Amino acid sequence: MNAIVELSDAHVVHKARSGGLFTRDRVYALTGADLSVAPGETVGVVGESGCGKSTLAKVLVGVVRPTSGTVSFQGRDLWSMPAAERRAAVGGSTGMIFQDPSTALNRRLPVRQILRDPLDVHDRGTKQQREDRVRELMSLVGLPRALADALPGQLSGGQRQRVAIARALALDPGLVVADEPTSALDVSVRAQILNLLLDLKERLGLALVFVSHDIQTVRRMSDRVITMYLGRIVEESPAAEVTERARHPYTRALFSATPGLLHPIDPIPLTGPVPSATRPPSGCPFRTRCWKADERCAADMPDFSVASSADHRFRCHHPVQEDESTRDLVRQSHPTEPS
Ligand SMILES: Nc1ncnc2c1ncn2[C@@H]1O[C@H](COP(=O)(O)OP(=O)(O)OP(=O)(O)O)[C@@H](O)[C@H]1O
Repeated sequence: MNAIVELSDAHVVHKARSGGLFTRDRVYALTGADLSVAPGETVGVVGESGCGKSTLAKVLVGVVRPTSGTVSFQGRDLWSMPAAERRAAVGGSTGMIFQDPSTALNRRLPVRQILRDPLDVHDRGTKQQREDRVRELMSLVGLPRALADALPGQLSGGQRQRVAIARALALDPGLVVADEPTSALDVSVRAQILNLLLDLKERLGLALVFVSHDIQTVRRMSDRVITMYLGRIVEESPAAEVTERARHPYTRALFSATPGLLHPIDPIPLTGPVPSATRPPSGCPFRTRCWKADERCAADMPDFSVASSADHRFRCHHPVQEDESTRDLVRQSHPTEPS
């Protein structure tokens, strides 16, 4: 099936800042990302803070232009389109939901206008059709009509995130990218927002890219899980395989700490700090924290290898074996002291 969006060797390099001023350093926010999102699938993105999840999300929806590499929308190179065409392509195919709806919504506009804005900007339908669409969007996300004239400040956090979701859906996109959509919300409403996203995905046949620190939720919601480490995609796995059959040591370590495992185990420790994105280690960026690393890992970054299922790939010189349990890995990574 044709991908909605496809990244090929996408890199994002920022100028580093210190005390508000640019320095000579560069931040390698995204390095060599290849990723394709098919209609209707849910792709979860996990990794520690600063590993490039938001950057990947913004590149996918055309908010950040990659420093090099390509972003293709339905087979067409996004950044070689004329600006107006690019805006139309992005607006018509993708929607983005950000972490904090309080800052993502214009505080001075009522809900009705926030939802009309994308329709106005993209000149969709007649005035009446736009009004109908606003009503339809509100009902789609479970917002009572009485809130149409409310300002964001008069809504609860959950209602604001519903407005943000409705706005992302306004132009009927095939892909919605949600970057930590529940982390700014009270725990009590998180599940409602996640269920709403899943429900909309089913009803509208959306593809969903879901970025979260909450790896257990990512695993539950996704068809496929992408693991990122220091700007790189290091593994792409079917969600069903990610907890016990991930092949990259980093993915296994991340998921070993997941609460709610069927057979809880001691987590595989991730010792030491994440290296700086301005000076990533040579070779495999995870090697400085990996219990399996050797000289080869310092010398070069391996290409992707394919696991036993073709939709599972990983980049590692010393992958976890298919028959190795997470419990075995916990033993390897906590060598017992001789008594
Ligand atoms: N505009 C920018 N200028 C300079 N550096 C940036 C910029 N945007 C992101 N970065 C840096 O790029 C790296 C990746 O950032 P990104 O926000 O994509 O990570 P993340 O995994 O989403 O982090 P978090 O989980 O904390 O949101 C980080 O080192 C971050 O500091």
